[in-house]
Amino acid sequence: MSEQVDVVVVGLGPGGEYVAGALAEAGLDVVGIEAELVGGECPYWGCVPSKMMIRAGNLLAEARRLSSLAGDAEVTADWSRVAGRIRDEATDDWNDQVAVDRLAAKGGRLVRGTGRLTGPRRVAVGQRTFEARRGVVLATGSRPRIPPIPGLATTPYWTNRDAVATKELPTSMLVLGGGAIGVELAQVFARFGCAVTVIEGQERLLSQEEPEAGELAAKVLGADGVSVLTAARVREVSHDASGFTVRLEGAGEALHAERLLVATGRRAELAALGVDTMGLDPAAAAVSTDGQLRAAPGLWAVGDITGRGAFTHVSMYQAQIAVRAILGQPGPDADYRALPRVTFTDPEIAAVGLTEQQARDRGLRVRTGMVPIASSTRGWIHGPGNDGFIKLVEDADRGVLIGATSTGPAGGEVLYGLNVAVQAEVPVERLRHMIYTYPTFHRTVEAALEALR
Ligand SMILES: Cc1cc2nc3c(=O)[nH]c(=O)nc-3n(C[C@H](O)[C@H](O)[C@H](O)COP(=O)(O)OP(=O)(O)OC[C@H]3O[C@@H](n4cnc5c(N)ncnc54)[C@H](O)[C@@H]3O)c2cc1C
Ligand SMILES: NC(=O)c1ccc[n+]([C@@H]2O[C@H](COP(=O)([O-])OP(=O)(O)OC[C@H]3O[C@@H](n4cnc5c(N)ncnc54)[C@H](O)[C@@H]3O)[C@@H](O)[C@H]2O)c1
Repeated sequence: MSEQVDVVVVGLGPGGEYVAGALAEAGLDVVGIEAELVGGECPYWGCVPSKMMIRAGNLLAEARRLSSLAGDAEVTADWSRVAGRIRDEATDDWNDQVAVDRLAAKGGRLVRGTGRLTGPRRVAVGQRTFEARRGVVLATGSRPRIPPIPGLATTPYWTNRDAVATKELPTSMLVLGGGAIGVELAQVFARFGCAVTVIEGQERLLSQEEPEAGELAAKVLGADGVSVLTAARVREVSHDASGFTVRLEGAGEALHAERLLVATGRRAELAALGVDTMGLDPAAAAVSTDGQLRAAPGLWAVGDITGRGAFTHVSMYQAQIAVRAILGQPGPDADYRALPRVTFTDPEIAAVGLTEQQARDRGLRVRTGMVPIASSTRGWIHGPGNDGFIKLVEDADRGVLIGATSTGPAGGEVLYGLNVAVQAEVPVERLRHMIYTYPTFHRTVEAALEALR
């Protein structure tokens, strides 16, 4: 016998939890199925604890910058404060009762277990089957992508989960992958005294961003004592009592460290989700949806599983659209032109919209302007730690910004104005003739607009 409900949400990360809670508050009978912790990757092993680690690492770095500006301080790093805060404040020691209660208070029902589609509007979990009158929402997120490197699979390598949960700071760590996770965690561990080497397969760190962003990341990681290897191909990984050994293609010595963190991207796992029962490809990298997040009749998908950017803000944005669609309320389609992202290194490396190369690849006539933060009054006043730049990408034919990179001490915050400009297609001529507060970091935007060529 199947149980009749209005909506089943499979996976209660940021996207799924929002959908389940909002639909329950709207009066629908909603069942949310969660295999691990309500809240998903972001609060327990992702954004929140990693940003707590970063906050701590940044404090150490700021204290070490004191001497030329303000006096002397003796700084002794203590990882136990970070580990303690992650346990006590971020994750309740990986207990999701607060989130479970939050969903219940909105009227949602939680079923623990692994959900699987068994046909249109039908989901099985354990011995139970639910039939959802309005439909099913897939919000199962993503898992680390582990590359098929000989030897790797049988070693006790770390993923983000181990790095976030560790109580002990390793003395040395190899980081495979120089994307967002790799560079953020490399900098934190290095600032606490761990000897870190980042091994990146592409020519630059943060290879999906502007080349200047990757070069900046390498420069600031280097200043923190991190060794950065780019265009590196790993041939083999092994592990013994002394730690990990990584052998690279070509000449050179093997790399050795106590820990190996694998941060080589994430992927949705569709095969076990039963998407084939809905006519979708179980081998695909993501579930494709229409602008209202509909993947098939009676089936919606939100979050990392859609492959539109593995960010909490994307999953929440999509969740709002899916909720409207399921409630039959009109609203605009998802629009990813101004997709913002921030890598929370120090300096923060933030971007919105297209990179210069992406714009050129689309055949657009492009103008760019780039100005270092240090050349602004505020950057100069800031002194140590003022690395960064603003780079703008203009569609010269339309006279609007279609992409921007904002790096610097508050790069992620400065991005907001550029995010609005790209989203709202504010004419560059208008941006040139507005007042920028003195002396802010964001005044560098005005100089970058002047530099557009
Ligand atoms: C280290 C790290 C740092 C990050 N930092 C940031 C950041 O600063 N900013 C940002 O925007 N993003 C960040 N992210 C990305 C962010 O965490 C994800 O984009 C976000 O969590 C995705 O949300 P989601 O709703 O797609 O699902 P997820 O958070 O992935 O949750 C999916 C849930 O579904 C459950 N599930 C899976 N399969 C099933 C099933 N079959 N049945 C039942 N339940 C199932 C899982 O247990 C999980 O709880 C970070 C990620 C990592 C790893
Ligand atoms: N601040 C944030 O918003 C934030 C922080 C962390 C993670 N995230 C999200 O989580 C996702 C996953 O993070 P990630 O850093 O694992 O992925 P990523 O896709 O950002 O970066 C992975 C990196 O690993 C490299 N790589 C892949 N295979 C390799 C190999 N065999 N050898 C060497 N290098 C290899 C890639 O070239 C790439 O640079 C990100 O895409 C992002 O969406 C966001």
